[in-house]
Amino acid sequence: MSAPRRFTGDTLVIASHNKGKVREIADLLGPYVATFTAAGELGLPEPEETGTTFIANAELKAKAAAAAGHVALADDSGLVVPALNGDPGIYSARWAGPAKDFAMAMRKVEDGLAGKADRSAYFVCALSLAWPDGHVETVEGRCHGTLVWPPRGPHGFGYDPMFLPDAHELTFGEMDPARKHEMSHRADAFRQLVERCFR
Ligand SMILES: O=P(O)(O)OP(=O)(O)OP(=O)(O)OC[C@H]1O[C@@H](n2cnc3c(O)ncnc32)[C@H](O)[C@@H]1O
Ligand SMILES: [Mg+2]
Repeated sequence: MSAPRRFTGDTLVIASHNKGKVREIADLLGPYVATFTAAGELGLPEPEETGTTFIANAELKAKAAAAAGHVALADDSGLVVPALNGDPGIYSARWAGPAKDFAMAMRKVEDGLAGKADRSAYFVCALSLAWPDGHVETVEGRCHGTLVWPPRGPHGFGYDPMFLPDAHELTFGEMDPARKHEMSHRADAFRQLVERCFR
């Protein structure tokens, strides 16, 4: 296996159009990168997510943004529910529809769980760092928990209000962002990426 490539520039493009994610990525990488620009601010389009895995979609989004000339970081993430055969999984954003209605998406998850004993779930986050020459470095992080109903808490984004991480009493929606960053799937992936590319 070849040695990982390190990030040596000072500007990083965050190849995401999700404000919640962009905020979390900037928090998590803040100590290592001088300047961030979000793909939306550069007018980069949102590529179609045609991959069948989190990793494939993270790589496709990072490569599409890096082709514009700067090192780019993409995140493909989602909520995997074993009792729903892994749904919504890579379709987590699509379950909320064009209006990004996560109250509706969470209800759809809850409806699917009706009568099922297994309420376990985990979040996955694949992070891919791509260079304009096509090189990519990719990692994947996870966070395990259970799903609660009704959803609780004003913080975070997406499915956070119904996700209770293992061994905790507050949902991601109830936790301060700093607490979520101690245990989230995104934090797990970032620990690996920082080790590979940013230290
Ligand atoms: O593709 P980009 O532009 O980055 O933005 P997106 O929102 O479409 O992102 P994804 O395709 O990766 O879809 C992931 C969805 O999974 C959900 N998700 C991911 N991480 C989450 C987290 O930390 N908390 C709650 N929901 C999360 C959230 O609803 C996201 O919209
Ligand atoms: Mg997306």
